[in-house]
Amino acid sequence: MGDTDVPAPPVPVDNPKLAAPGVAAEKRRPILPAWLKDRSEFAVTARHTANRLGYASLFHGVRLPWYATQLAVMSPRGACRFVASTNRWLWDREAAPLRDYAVRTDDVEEYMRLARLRGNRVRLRGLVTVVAAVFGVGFALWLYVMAPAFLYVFAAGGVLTLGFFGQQPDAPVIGPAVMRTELQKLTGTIVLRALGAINDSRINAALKDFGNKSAHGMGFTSEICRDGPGYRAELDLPFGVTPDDVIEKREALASGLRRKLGCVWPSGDSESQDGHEGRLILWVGDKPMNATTKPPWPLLKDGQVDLFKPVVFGNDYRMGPMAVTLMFAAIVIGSIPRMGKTFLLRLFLLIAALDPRAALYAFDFKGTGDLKALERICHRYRAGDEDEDVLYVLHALREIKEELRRRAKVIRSLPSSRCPESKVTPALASDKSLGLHPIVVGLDECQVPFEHEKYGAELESICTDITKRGPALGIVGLFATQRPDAKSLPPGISANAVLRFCLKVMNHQANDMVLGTGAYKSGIRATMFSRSDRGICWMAGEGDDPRIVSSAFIDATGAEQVVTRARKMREEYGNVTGHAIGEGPAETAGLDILADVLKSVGVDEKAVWCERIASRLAEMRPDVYGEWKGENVTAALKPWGVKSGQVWGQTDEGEGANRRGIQRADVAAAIARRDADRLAA
Ligand SMILES: Nc1ncnc2c1ncn2[C@@H]1O[C@H](COP(=O)(O)OP(=O)(O)OP(=O)(O)O)[C@@H](O)[C@H]1O
Repeated sequence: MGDTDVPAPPVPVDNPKLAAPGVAAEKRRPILPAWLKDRSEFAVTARHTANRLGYASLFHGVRLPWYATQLAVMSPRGACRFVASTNRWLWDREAAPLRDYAVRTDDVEEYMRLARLRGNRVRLRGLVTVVAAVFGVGFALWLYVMAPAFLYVFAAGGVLTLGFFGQQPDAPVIGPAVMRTELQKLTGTIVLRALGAINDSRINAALKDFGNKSAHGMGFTSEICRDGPGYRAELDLPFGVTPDDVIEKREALASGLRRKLGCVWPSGDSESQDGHEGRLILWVGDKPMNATTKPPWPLLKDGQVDLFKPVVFGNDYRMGPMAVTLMFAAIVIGSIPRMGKTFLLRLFLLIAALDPRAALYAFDFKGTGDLKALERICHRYRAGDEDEDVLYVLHALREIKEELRRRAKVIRSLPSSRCPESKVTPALASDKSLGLHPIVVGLDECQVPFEHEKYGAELESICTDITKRGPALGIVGLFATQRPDAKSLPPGISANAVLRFCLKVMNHQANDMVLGTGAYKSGIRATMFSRSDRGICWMAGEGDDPRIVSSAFIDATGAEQVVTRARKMREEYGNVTGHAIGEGPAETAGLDILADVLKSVGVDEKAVWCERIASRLAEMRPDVYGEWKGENVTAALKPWGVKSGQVWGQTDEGEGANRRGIQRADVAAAIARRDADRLAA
């Protein structure tokens, strides 16, 4: 062994004088319970109590005659018990064993003391009994003479009371109205048992020596407490173990806790200041999330929305409110059919509807009219998956494409004092003269347009543009699909979406397509939801960590109710446009007519008749130019300064003729002028 191989002496790493960082965080426990501080929670609790009282009154009310009959039948036994117990009391029978004992042990003194005591008691009790009997009989006679009806009431009361005492103790006549199943209280032992059940070698090693926290790091950090409709336990996992290691084995954990999977919600601690990567928060609900009653959606009956601020759209597993900020986001929603995708998309559109500035584009390619409630306030709306429906949407999205270009130009032209981050701000969105109001575009079953053989590619490219540039320009794209694969959710959209909502999916590919690559591996798994977990989804993109949310359930009637309010707000604000007042998108919206005309004229052609251009355009884009004649070409080019004149040419039959046409050079010059103007802007 050479000199260099001599191991270095150990370096002391723990300096006893090293200053402690001090208290990292203090948690104050609430003085008043949450339901006393929050109006809606108070209302929910009060309603719940009133509901229970009402139910119990009704339950017992209808059974009153039967209760009375049973008690009457039991009254003789009650009377016997009453006489027997009064007799025991009167003759001081309860002390008889003591007197017996004194006799058996020849304890004369004690016996005499007890006998005196008995004599006094019997005298007093006898007096009480005689007085009570005299008064009772006297009162009954008085009633008999003065108010005989009351005598029956008292007699009935007496019979029922005797019946009450005559009941069998194990079979009371009046039972509970609600049968309750008592849940087991969550204790430290149960939590540790469950952690042992997930079979992690590091956890198991720590459990063997649980009291020695400094050796393995594992231990509870605060007492187990009630938190909403469940229990919350906080603990540090052994060194090197993360909450993800536990989340991955949630089913085994639930088995160890002896609870249903939907009750067991392990998570990391991203909120508290003293949290770290080894801290586990285990929340165990009394009921599975899908069976817990959700608080009503706060915006159902009241309230306006500012899309730039977080808006409550559901609840976490503790039934606490969960909010989402729709502005500056492109959103994807994915799941297998019938899990609540459309309802969630509609909920987001309803939120947007309650911001009177926003323009809504709602497209339902399932065609069942799920978004119909919104029709009254939509700028563009369509339901159906026929070619003509897809074409309508194409025209509407071309408008958006043009709008993206216009907005980019407006934002570029604004001074940085008004637009410091080169994106739409709440103040800019409210300035009607700039036209930078929020635009929210929702496509349900978006795989239908993207897979359309004729228009699919163009629709996909516009939607990708909305996803990439829309958020900064105040345009929010919402894409919902029941088939999250590369064709239904093009990579340009799935990779760039800001907010992601994944209800139940069947495999990890679909999971990662919606929630982002690597989500499944890091334990963000929408495959764990069951078929009855409707409306429950993983939400990624809002806050640091993905969260599980049970979205508010707003049915068609609720949606109508919200839209009625939204329409009123919009009328007051002056934002009822487009489809809501019977107008559709222009067929040429978002098209570059100059470029299309130039494309239709060969480079070797100096001038071409307008009618020829019309037929060539119709071939190029039948959906837009299919019906065009020569005069449409003239009219469309006029605003660009391209004038038609007489052009000499040959008909298809080879005859020479003079007809209206345009010069190729004029079109090229118009394009050059336009592009220069755009650059200068
Ligand atoms: N937030 C929710 N809470 C509870 N139940 C819900 C919720 N959202 C939807 N549901 C229920 O789930 C059912 C299916 O919802 P929805 O039509 O939105 O599913 P979908 O995923 O869009 O289905 P498809 O793919 O067939 O269009 C609804 O009829 C509704 O009863």
